[in-house]
Amino acid sequence: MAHSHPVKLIDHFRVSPPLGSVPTTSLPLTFFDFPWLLCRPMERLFFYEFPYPTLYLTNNILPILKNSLSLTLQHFFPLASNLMCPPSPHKPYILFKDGDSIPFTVVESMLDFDQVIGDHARVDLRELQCFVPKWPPTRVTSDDTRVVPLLALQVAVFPNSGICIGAKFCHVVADGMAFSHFMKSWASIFRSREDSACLEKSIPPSHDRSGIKDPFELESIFTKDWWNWASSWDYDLGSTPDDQLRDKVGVTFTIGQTHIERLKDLVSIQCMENYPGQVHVSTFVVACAFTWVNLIKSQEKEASDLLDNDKVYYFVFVADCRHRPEVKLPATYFGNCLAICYVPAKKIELLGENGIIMAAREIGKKVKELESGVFVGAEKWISKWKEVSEQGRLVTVAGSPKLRAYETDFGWGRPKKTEVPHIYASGSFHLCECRDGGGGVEIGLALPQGQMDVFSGIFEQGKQNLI
Ligand SMILES: CC(C)(COP(=O)(O)OP(=O)(O)OC[C@H]1O[C@@H](n2cnc3c(N)ncnc32)[C@H](O)[C@@H]1OP(=O)(O)O)[C@@H](O)C(=O)NCCC(=O)NCCSC(=O)CC(=O)O
Repeated sequence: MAHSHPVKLIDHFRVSPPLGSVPTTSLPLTFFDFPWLLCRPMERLFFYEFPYPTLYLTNNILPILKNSLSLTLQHFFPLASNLMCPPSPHKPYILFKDGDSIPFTVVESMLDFDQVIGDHARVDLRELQCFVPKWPPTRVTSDDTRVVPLLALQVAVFPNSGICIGAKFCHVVADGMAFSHFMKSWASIFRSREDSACLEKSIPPSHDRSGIKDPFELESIFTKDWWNWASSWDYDLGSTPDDQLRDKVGVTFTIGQTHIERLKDLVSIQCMENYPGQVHVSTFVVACAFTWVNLIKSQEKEASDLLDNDKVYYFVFVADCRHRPEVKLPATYFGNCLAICYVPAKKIELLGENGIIMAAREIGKKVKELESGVFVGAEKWISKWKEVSEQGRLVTVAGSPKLRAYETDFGWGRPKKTEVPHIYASGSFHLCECRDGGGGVEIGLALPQGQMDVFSGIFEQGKQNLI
């Protein structure tokens, strides 16, 4: 539904940890953080049922949201910090100073809540952007240091129907696990006004970076990669460029548990018959293989494609390494702790009769390989990205069912919908657990209308063929 003024500004303020509660702290970036420096900010939206008028939000809810956020930021202070990027040869780092704060905006939405949270083809993706917080500009200090903010928040109320909590944050400060820990802690401190047990259940994050060992000198390799790229890096990360959203439609697809189990069976049986060795077959593996192959199939066939058939395409996913033996960080470690995994495959194989089986086997193989070392090939985490993203033959996945986005509960029940709008501007798709908690997954992605029609047809047909 198009609307000339989809949201109305109600309030805008800044929230900091309680003054004096966090000393000035400088956090060095680790080699796990470096690959994410160049990434545009992540965007996450959580929509909840909220059958109250706007005044109820501003008078009763907002003061508690603000207060609980301040208390949460005391523990998660890197989010209220800035990324400091001094000129070469100095390395970027994160700096918190007393009084540092994040921008918080409150708006009222004129749009229909049920329309906004629907899974259907969303024709105007720019509409979703009005629930994403505005990104503050980068400052430049007198010694030419770029000061980049790391988090912005926005609350949108749909009078008498819903509420949306929107977050935009830089990946360099937190990966999916860390950010999800922050959101759930905020939700739980917010809820503790009614139920003090919630506060006890929230576990503080760990900021100790001394446990991160760098036997392969990845920091020095990534620092060089960073300086190669930094000259062209746009410090003003700003909003998603409109032209990357125009003419695209966004849809949320689901693969229910029955289909997932069928896919797993198919992959396991075929692999057992044709390939020796143990194959890792999980929900993640089959959902990614199914989506990747259908995306490749939906791409327009042009004459040049025939030449393309032997070209290598990549599927890229990340793996949380906190629990891996050579890393061993607490599950509560706040920062980045991800291995970047590249899965190559020839287009002709992906388009073949057993394309999904082959894709699943290759993705599963990569997951399995992590058991024998997460740092194999790590020196290329950044340079390989540059290479394959320039070729444009890659599909990436954002999010993970393991983040349990639908368990972010502010006391209004499970979210009615979660969205990750930043992926709509890119070629990736988003993966999370199904809202109903039944073992299926939700897949969010955006494509040009023509390609979406083809993709949607293949995807649904592919599911039917499984039964
Ligand atoms: C590497 C992974 C993606 C692989 O996922 P998997 O689910 O396959 O992996 P897993 O090792 O946990 O395996 C559990 C699944 O494997 C199946 N399985 C099969 N064989 C097995 C075996 N021999 N031993 C144990 N499990 C086995 C299980 O039945 C289960 O399936 P089943 O699941 O079917 O029961 C994951 O381990 C991971 O790290 N996920 C987190 C990624 C992350 O943090 N992403 C966010 C990125 S940040 C980001 O993107 C930004 C943002 O979002 O904001």
